[in-house]
Amino acid sequence: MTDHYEAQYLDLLARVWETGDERRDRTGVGTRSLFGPTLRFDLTDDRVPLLTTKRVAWKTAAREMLWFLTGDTNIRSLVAQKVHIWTDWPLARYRRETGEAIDRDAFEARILTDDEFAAAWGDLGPVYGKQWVDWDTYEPAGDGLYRRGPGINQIAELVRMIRQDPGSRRLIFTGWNVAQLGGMALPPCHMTYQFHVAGGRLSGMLWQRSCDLGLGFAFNAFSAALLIRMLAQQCDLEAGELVWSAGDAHVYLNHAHLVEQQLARTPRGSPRLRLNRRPDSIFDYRIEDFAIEAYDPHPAIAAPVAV
Ligand SMILES: Nc1nc(=O)c2c([nH]1)NC[C@@H]1CN(c3ccc(C(=O)N[C@@H](CCC(=O)O)C(=O)O)cc3)CN21
Ligand SMILES: O=c1ccn([C@H]2C[C@H](O)[C@@H](COP(=O)(O)O)O2)c(=O)[nH]1
Repeated sequence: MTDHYEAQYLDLLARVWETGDERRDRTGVGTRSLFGPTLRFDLTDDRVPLLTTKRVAWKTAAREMLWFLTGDTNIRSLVAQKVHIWTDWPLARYRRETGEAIDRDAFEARILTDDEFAAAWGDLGPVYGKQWVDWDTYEPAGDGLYRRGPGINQIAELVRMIRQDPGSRRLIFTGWNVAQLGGMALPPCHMTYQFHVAGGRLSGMLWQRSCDLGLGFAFNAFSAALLIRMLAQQCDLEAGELVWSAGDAHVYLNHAHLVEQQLARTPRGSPRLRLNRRPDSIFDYRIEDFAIEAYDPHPAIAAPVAV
């Protein structure tokens, strides 16, 4: 293997495929699984951990990240931007609860055109965005009663803390709101982020409890790097490193072709992520603010997503 940044990922993919514990999983598809890997990616000089052994739809991942930051949990605004990666879960719920065999395109069309339908069937519950920028609080209202308090914006708080107290060991946000897991379409996978400032550089660690190495990883690593870059820019820091750690890192059994093809390819080039503008706040980024240069990946590889 070369010393290309992607070699770590390919080594992990091979290791999981060759030595992972084969088991049935929640989706019924089956996986091979390994516990607790850590990968590190250099983010200096605009480096970004975009996979090159398949083309990654990085704008889709970036749009998803911007959607998280708005606090929105309904797929409607994603679908309006032609982002389809979250559609399968509301679609499965709709089919299950109504017995109607609607196809995916028709479901998305209804989400876009019918306000009531979108409100009833497009929401994923209190997933990432809700927890990141509007974590529910409750305050005593006398007689043992509680009323809703103001929501906590963990991201705004994080920016404030990085600026005011960069040496803090509490630069953390999390989507793992135990009391609300039951209402979520899926409990958060990329669940906890911690940050560290040293030598004018902001590094970030992502703890991902569960990782689909064939599909999710490419998105999760890119998005985490993007978030670190945005936070660094807002805090007048450079970006340092992304440390990615997973709990259950797995490959789905129906991704054999993807593993075989990616391992047969040689990583190439060193793409760069440019931020074209410095928005007024972490919540004001737009998709046009991001550009990827020098990205010359191998062709995309289609793979089914386990629902
Ligand atoms: N099994 C599973 N894997 C995941 O990665 C995953 C979930 N479930 N559930 C929630 C979200 C949704 N995510 C997804 C879902 C689909 C793709 C996907 O199909 N990606 C394709 C096409 C992307 C596109 O161009 O739209 C890919 O080739 O990367 C990626 C991430 C990540 N998460
Ligand atoms: O950002 C994400 C979101 C989801 N995944 C994957 C990891 C698993 O394969 C499924 C979630 O299933 P659980 O049974 O809840 O673990 O989705 C991902 O890799 N990245």
